[in-house]
Amino acid sequence: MPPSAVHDCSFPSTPGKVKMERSNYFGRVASRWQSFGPGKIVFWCVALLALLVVAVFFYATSPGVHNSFEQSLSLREAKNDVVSWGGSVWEKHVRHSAHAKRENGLVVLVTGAAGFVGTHVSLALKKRGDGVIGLDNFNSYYDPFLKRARQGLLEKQGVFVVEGDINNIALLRKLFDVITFTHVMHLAAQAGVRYAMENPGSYVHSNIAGFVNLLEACKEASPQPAIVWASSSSVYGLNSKVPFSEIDRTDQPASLYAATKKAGEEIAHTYNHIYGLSITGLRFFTVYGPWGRPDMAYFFFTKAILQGKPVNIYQGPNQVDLARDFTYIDDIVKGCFGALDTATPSTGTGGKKRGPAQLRVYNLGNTSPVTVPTLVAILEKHLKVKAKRNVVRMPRNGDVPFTHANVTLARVELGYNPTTDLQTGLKKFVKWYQLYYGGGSSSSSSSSSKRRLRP
Ligand SMILES: O=C(O)[C@H]1O[C@H](OP(=O)(O)OP(=O)(O)OC[C@H]2O[C@@H](n3ccc(=O)[nH]c3=O)[C@H](O)[C@@H]2O)[C@H](O)[C@@H](O)[C@H]1O
Repeated sequence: MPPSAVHDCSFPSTPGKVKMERSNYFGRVASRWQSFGPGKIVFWCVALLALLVVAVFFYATSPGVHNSFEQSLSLREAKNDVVSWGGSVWEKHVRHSAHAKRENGLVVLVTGAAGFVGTHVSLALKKRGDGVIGLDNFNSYYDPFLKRARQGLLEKQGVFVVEGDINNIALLRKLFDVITFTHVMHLAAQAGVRYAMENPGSYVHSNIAGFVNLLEACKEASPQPAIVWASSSSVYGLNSKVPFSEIDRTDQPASLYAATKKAGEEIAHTYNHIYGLSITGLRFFTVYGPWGRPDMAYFFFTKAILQGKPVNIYQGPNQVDLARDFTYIDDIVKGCFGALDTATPSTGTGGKKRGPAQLRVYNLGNTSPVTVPTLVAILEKHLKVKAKRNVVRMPRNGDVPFTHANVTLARVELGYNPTTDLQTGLKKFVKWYQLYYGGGSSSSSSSSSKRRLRP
């Protein structure tokens, strides 16, 4: 640095005082501060503070900056939920909905209540006189209008659906604080086998992190609730022994979805073992029916057939047709009731296990697999429209060639007895679909104005 740079802009000297040497920059800054009035000082303080707040926010919500993935999620969830829960009116709704009308009725928190299975289970519990509180994050994995319509149906029957995510521990604690739940029916999940290749993080978020968060809240509750939750037939993965029974191997998942459901079963073991939580996992086999999920084949095949568009029918190696043990929603609801009603209480208190607790897993299937071409043929018959078939080789997308449930265990221990075959079940689905979407060839656009709310 040239000497002039040090001396040029020093403060004007004060006679009799030692002259301070300053750099150009500091000199300029200091002289400006001297010329500032108090208003400007306040302005710059506020601006600095705002900058600091913005910096802290970006730091806290950026998973790349630090390893607290959960922290960033809970911040996001808290932001989403902050306006939708809490307060005395909200608590009143919660208490009212959770009130059991029959003697010794259950008091159940149903997660994923605005989902397909969640809606049906919640309605059936309410109808029986049990207390029900729904919880749902209303995400946009598929048509949120359909979820809102299900919510409308639930609220008409007195089931209040809290809007929030199972990853939000503050919300869960609040719910457990306000209500003493006897059971949790955990149906919130990131569903869909093929979507796992597009958005793997969403499966980890809901099916693993969310499940752990929920179990943490259940473990802390006093008394702890018994938990019944949705596992999946997909855990059998590449298992080739048929029909699939609970003792068969489940260590070859074919999709990340399956892997997260299998992880859920292992996590359930841990919480049962350490904290005495009573936990029952139900392996659902391709559940279908009215108010179903638009991401499932039977649902979007219906839409395509009505619109005159081709349906892709996947075929396995050696031109073998794929097959699924399609299970009608009413049978699944009965299976859920069997599990809830036979669940014994959790044994822990204050987060500590006081004795061994129940840990169970059951298949809930139909026991009669049907091929995908037959599924299409049944839809054609009910819709009275010929499908345009496009037979393609099964992509490597996590699908398995077939599923087939052995339900002996559920039959014996839960009284489970599936009675609806695919013909009958799809007839009911098609009837609902045409009523809901209006039945025309332009039906089922995601924001269809033809949407109706009757079941
Ligand atoms: O039991 C489960 O645990 C899972 O069931 C369901 O998965 P799946 O059994 O795969 O149902 P679904 O997608 O309706 O495909 C049905 C058939 O159509 C075939 N399929 C699919 C799409 C297509 O374009 N063409 C086709 O042939 C396809 O190859 C398959 O053979 C749930 O979505 C899942 O969340 C989980 O709950």
